[in-house]
Amino acid sequence: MSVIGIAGAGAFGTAMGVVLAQTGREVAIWAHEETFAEEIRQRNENARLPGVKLPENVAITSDIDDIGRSELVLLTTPMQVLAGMLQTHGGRLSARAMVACCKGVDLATGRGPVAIIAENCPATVPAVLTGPSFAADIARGLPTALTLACADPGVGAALQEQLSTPTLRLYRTTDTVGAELGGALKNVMAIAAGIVIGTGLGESARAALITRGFAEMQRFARAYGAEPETLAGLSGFGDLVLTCTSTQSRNFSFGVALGKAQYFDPEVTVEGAATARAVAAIATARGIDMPVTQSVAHVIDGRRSISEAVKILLSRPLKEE
Ligand SMILES: NC(=O)C1=CN([C@@H]2O[C@H](COP(=O)(O)OP(=O)(O)OC[C@H]3O[C@@H](n4cnc5c(N)ncnc54)[C@H](O)[C@@H]3O)[C@@H](O)[C@H]2O)C=CC1
Ligand SMILES: O=C(CO)COP(=O)(O)O
Repeated sequence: MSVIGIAGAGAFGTAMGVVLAQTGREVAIWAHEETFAEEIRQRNENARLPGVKLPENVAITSDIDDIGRSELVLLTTPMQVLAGMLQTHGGRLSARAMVACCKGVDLATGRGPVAIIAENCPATVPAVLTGPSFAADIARGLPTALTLACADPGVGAALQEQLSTPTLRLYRTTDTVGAELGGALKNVMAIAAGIVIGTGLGESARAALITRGFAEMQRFARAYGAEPETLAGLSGFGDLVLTCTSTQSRNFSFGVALGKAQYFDPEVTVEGAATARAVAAIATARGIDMPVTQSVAHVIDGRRSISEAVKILLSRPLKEE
């Protein structure tokens, strides 16, 4: 069995490496900087996932060729660097399947990970792994359920088998559009939910925000041909609930900091920020009603204060649910 390749040495890539290695498989995690790879090797731990020691069968490399012949590669970089990474290194990866674990919409092109994989690595089968799962929970072996989406049902079933473990339970779908949009959009709603809590608007307001945010997610996904069941599943509703209610979430925490007008470390990965901008621009261009997303984009870009955004949301015309 070939080595499972993981491209992107952050918290999620490391957590997936650890849990897959625990089933006895060989794993190689690629970091884009040798200094970072060396630091992980020295400490046998990734600073992005503190407290988790790496098993012996997890190799850390900064040489892309070390995962070049892997039949299966997980893409675990942040969304906004995925296209650049595959443009640079995609030609050296001969994987039969590539599984995108990043959540978001590419700001430069408005595309999701499946389209980016298809453009840069046309010989591979693209898939998506997404759903409610904090890297720390996966790495600690806590029970986690995710959606594995692949348009090719045969490859999807094989990936489901390969990537499921005793603690990581994968459900399968062929709806890659719904899976990737659910994961992308829930991060925008998590920022909004954080703002609601940070500004002290209360738990009832958060529940209203999550519900109306979910309606908005469904509307956007439907415009792209996604199946409603996918949005109602782990990759949409499931991840929305987790991310909008947990202080472990970076998107939620970023929103809380915005709401409290507090400093937030710019080094922390907050996928919902760029995705809010990307989705807001698409929604405007296509005439899709996305008031929460538009508000988040406006607030992040400093074009509207939080109080202005809230006032506008609350003064929208009354309508049927
Ligand atoms: N951390 C989590 O709990 C989960 C994360 N994800 C998704 O996984 C993706 C990655 O997130 P994390 O691992 O948490 O991020 P992270 O912030 O822990 O790590 C990001 C890593 O990306 C690497 N990187 C940065 N620029 C790069 C480039 N140009 N080329 C290659 N690698 C580069 C850095 O070395 C860094 O270690 C995100 O889209 C996130 O939404 C999905 C589920 C859970
Ligand atoms: O995607 C996640 C949980 O499913 C992680 O959320 P954050 O990126 O907000 O930490």
